[in-house]
Amino acid sequence: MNDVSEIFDPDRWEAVAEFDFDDLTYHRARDVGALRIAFDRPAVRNAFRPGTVDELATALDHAKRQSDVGCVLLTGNGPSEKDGGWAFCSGGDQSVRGDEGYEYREDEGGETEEMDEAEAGRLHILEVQRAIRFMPKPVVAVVPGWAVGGGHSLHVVCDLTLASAEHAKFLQTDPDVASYDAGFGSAYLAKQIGQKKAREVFFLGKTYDAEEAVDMGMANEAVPHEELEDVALEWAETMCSKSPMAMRMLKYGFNATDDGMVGQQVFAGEATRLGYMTDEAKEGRDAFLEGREPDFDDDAWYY
Ligand SMILES: CC(C)(COP(=O)(O)OP(=O)(O)OC[C@H]1O[C@@H](n2cnc3c(N)ncnc32)[C@H](O)[C@@H]1OP(=O)(O)O)[C@@H](O)C(=O)NCCC(=O)NCCSC(=O)CCC(=O)c1ccccc1C(=O)O
Repeated sequence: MNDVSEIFDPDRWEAVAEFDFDDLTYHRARDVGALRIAFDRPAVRNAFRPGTVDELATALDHAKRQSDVGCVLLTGNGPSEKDGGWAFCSGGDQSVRGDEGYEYREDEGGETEEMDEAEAGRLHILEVQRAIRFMPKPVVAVVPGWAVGGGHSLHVVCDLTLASAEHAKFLQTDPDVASYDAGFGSAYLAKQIGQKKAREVFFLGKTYDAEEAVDMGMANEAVPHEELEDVALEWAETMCSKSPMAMRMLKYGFNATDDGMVGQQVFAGEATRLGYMTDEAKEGRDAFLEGREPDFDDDAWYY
């Protein structure tokens, strides 16, 4: 096995050199405008601890800023050397959960005297959810195994989900460990699969395989495990071939209906960006700077 993941093809990717993460790997495709961010804690089914979440936020912010990148793949490396198990992500690492949230350990810049008390117990995976939600390009959850708890919520918030036919398993354990993602993880899931089914996911805590997840409408496709990353890259290539403006406007348009005023703000911000590129907007700016009345006579009232 290569040192990243058994189904990772090292010929198609190169590491993003600026970062040396502990809990993630981060690669850029050699011939597609795609980035691959992967949880890299297979021994604990890719559970996230506070440092993992910080790294994920850093990688996603970097991904957002790459203007030649049109797609982000979020996945989990594997299998576990302990028992061969595969995971996308099993949610918050319960072994570092304190009374107020997930705690940094000493070896990941953990709680020290200098640390702000308010930073000690973290639930900041929700910031990562928002980074995915507002990412101006599609994010694909590439699920090679378990997607559980907060890991399940991450796949829900991604734009598309591609699942390993053999190993992907979808499970919500939040209420078993007295946690509750009452935002995208549940309410947005209900938009995807319907209220009754979403309540079943949380209230009964059944495990669903890839085919069931596709049938329910929370995953897009199940493909053979060995082909998972190749298909993910094919999807990325397809999406990268499309108009960046159209993809961005579509993503924010899909979001807007569920995101209230923030959804409107994000969509309107993109509309303003496009508006600023028109002659009409330039005339408004130039007139102000030149201390004259704007002349919009040549600008049509489009209908
Ligand atoms: C994932 C399982 C179903 C896999 O089962 P199985 O294949 O039988 O493997 P195991 O033998 O159980 O596990 C192997 C190994 O991994 C360890 N492990 C697995 N998951 C975790 C975990 N989440 N934390 C810590 N360690 C984990 C396990 O202990 C084993 O270790 P050994 O040393 O080898 O024994 C199953 O493992 C399972 O059910 N895992 C727990 C899933 C879970 O409950 N996750 C937490 C849900 S709550 C959550 O994710 C936070 C929610 C959240 O994100 C959130 C919500 C709302 C507001 C804010 C937040 C936030 O920011 O956190």
